[in-house]
Amino acid sequence: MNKKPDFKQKLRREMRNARRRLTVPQQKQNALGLLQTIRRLTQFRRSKNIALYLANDGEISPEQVIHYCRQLGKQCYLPVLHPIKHNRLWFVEYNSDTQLRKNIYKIDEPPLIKAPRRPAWALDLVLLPLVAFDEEGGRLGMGGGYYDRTFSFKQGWRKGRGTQLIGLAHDLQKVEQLKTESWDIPLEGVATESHFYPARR
Ligand SMILES: Nc1nc2c(c(=O)[nH]1)N(C=O)[C@@H](CNc1ccc(C(=O)N[C@@H](CCC(=O)O)C(=O)O)cc1)CN2
Ligand SMILES: Nc1ncnc2c1ncn2[C@@H]1O[C@H](COP(=O)(O)OP(=O)(O)OP(=O)(O)O)[C@@H](O)[C@H]1O
Repeated sequence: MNKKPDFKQKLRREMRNARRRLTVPQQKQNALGLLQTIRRLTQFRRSKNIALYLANDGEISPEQVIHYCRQLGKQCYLPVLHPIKHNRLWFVEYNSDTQLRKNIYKIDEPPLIKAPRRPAWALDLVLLPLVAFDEEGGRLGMGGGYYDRTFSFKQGWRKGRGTQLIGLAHDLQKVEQLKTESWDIPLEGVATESHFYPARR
């Protein structure tokens, strides 16, 4: 096995360190800025069923967006690691009374038992975490391929069709250009605390 970290691993480590170094006030400010970016998007306004995530490891927090969704009567979902299917996600309803517990990565998730789920293709919008992104809509994730596998059905679909996928990140996670892999799922764009970068496809 090749133990030398490749370019992707090195970039992952650097970016994860950089976002973890953000202070609590910076994180709060970015989460508020993110809400301002998101609320303007047509894809957000017309969506009823929206998947988000709970911030981990310095990720930009969609918490403000979740509160806003609840005010507007939009239904939120969280990703849950599929108990059997390798590296796939399930999406479970997330309401103010949802109990959470930690998954194998120590990320909070709702329990699967009796929880109302929604198939990935029936979500209107997915706001997904990422480690690094470029202005073309390229995304580098944590490396598990969870989102890539779960949304592989979108390969080859025209922009704007079906479940809309938008990456969320701090501006500091933007890089010059990422190499796209054949399995990478196409994003509509990336939203940060200050910008929306529509994918140029
Ligand atoms: N907040 C959040 N939730 C999410 C994701 C995410 O990136 N962020 N995921 C997006 O896919 C899925 C979980 N995927 C993850 C993949 C790897 C690691 C991780 O920390 N890996 C460790 C190695 C852990 C091990 O193998 O024991 C590491 O790289 O340090 C975390 C989550 C679903 N939920
Ligand atoms: N649709 C797919 N079918 C089978 N394997 C896949 C698929 N998508 C990705 N993979 C595999 O998953 C692994 C991780 O992929 P990659 O490093 O691109 O993940 P990532 O996009 O960083 O992570 P994530 O999607 O979890 O945020 C790769 O080894 C890749 O071969």
